[in-house]
Amino acid sequence: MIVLDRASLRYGPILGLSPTTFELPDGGGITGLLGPNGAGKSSLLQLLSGLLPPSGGDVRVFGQAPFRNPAVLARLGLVPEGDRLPTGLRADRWLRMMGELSGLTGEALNAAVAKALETVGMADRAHLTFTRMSKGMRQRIRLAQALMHGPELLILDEPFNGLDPEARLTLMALLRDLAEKGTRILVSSHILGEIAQLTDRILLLFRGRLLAEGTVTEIRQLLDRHPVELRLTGEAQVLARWAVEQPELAAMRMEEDAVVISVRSPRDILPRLQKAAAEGGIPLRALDPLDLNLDAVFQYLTKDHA
Ligand SMILES: Nc1ncnc2c1ncn2[C@@H]1O[C@H](COP(=O)(O)OP(=O)(O)OP(=O)(O)O)[C@@H](O)[C@H]1O
Repeated sequence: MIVLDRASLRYGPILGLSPTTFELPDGGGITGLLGPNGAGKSSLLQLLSGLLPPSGGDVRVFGQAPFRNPAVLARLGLVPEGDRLPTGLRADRWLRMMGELSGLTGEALNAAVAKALETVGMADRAHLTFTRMSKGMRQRIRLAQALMHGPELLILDEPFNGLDPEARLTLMALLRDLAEKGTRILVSSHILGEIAQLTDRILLLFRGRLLAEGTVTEIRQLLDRHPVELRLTGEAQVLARWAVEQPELAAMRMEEDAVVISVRSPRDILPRLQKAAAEGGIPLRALDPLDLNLDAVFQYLTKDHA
């Protein structure tokens, strides 16, 4: 379905993606694209979704070059990074506008909007304006937009950024469901724990280079040896009491309305943390991995793989 042959991307003198070669087969399933900020994830996803042409090498999606190619674009859906939406607009009206832009009209448009809203579980709230929606709801509407034309390939750039734990779990369940029904999904993240909850297949990018391709097991083992820092924002005292009971805790420091914990085995503690927060067991408002630390882990990985 996707073939990259020494594909690279330059922004003037800056190399966004070094010559990269890999293949993703046809059929459903989720592949995670993992790497810290600036690793080249967005660059790779922009090449695949036809937003930019490669500076060198070859990119093929469904057997064709995707750049400005309607035949390819009709078969893929993109949820770009960020949360940019026309704030005062109703979600259903925005979806209709987007559908019209992609050539849908009349009954086909009505049906596509209704089906996409139902898929993301937002049919009863689509009359709300974006201002009145939570970030998680907006993200689901953005996903609905990407799904409206029934894409075989769905590309999401850092879709979990800034979502609360419950919204994160909802979005993950949606993606798993779509993949099981046959959609091929490529999702980027800078958090291994997120990717590991979704799939076992990852592409690991660092400083514009594809470092590894395969299962998460090897990467997990390396990460487990290196503590990862997480900032838990909410009622700091209560969060700290929860954190000290966790066997993975390596260090902790308090901030005004947050606690920063350093944990080993993030793959073990993250699902427990998300579940506790989703069930109201802990007063968690936000969960942020601290990139500085992740960057150190990636540097460690690059040394190992050099
Ligand atoms: N439009 C641009 N102009 C110049 N340099 C860019 C541009 N976009 C990305 N870069 C550079 O290319 C490199 C790869 O960036 P890219 O956005 O692909 O990484 P990323 O892994 O998606 O990170 P992030 O999550 O921070 O977006 C970085 O050095 C970045 O500064």
